[in-house]
Amino acid sequence: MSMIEFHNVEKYYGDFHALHNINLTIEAGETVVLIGPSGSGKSTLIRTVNGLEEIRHGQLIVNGQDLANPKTDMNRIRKNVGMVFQHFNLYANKTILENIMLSPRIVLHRGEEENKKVAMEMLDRVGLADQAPKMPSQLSGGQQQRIAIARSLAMKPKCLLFDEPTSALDPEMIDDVLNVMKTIAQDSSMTSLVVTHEMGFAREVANRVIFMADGRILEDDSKEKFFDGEPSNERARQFLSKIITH
Ligand SMILES: Nc1ncnc2c1ncn2[C@@H]1O[C@H](COP(=O)(O)OP(=O)(O)OP(=O)(O)O)[C@@H](O)[C@H]1O
Repeated sequence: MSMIEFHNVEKYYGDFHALHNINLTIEAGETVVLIGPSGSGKSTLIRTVNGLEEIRHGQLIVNGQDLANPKTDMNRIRKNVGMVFQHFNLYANKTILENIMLSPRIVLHRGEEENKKVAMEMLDRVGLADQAPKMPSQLSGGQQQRIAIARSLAMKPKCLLFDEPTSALDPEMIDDVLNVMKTIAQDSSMTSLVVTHEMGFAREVANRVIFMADGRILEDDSKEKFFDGEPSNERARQFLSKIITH
């Protein structure tokens, strides 16, 4: 079964047509990177996958459930589909450990002992187990983003959505976050859909690269074809030549 299937999906913000006839299938375990110019609809597309944005037409099936069906349990979708945002949104008045334990306790009713064990495992996975007792303000932006990733992982999702997770970070912090994301991409049990301008990341770990412009998917290639061959679409070629030379 595919993890995510878009069939002829259309999305509007009022009268504004934000996504045009999106057809896209992402298999379980794949890492797919979404790129394109500002305003092309990348965030909108990934936000539809966990129901943060509603679609108007078409069918969107995530983990076997149809999001356009009003009977679909969105909480069940969100348990399986985590999201990491540009801004980390940690609770400032709770410790790092508490930040990670909160959702599994409330949403999954995970017992305290198990919850703490999983939280510490995930902190270890992002290289920050020693920071568990600290408050978010005591950590750098890059560390806070790794905590936000650990928090998503603690829910044990099947799929993770990343919406420009490094674009609010100082340059020297970006690599640590990308390295954590690479380990997730290499985990064959996790499906990742990543909006990023980090082409090194895409080149190294993406299974596929999707190029969007004006709310449309114009190119959907293996990373080999996208970076080493040539995208078929002229706008994708132009975009690629700009980001590679800058
Ligand atoms: N809540 C909203 N209401 C109205 N229009 C919106 C809303 N959110 C996004 N848009 C519009 O939809 C289009 C796509 O926006 P989106 O944020 O998905 O693009 P993006 O490719 O992620 O851009 P960026 O790289 O700048 O984040 C843009 O024209 C944007 O102005």
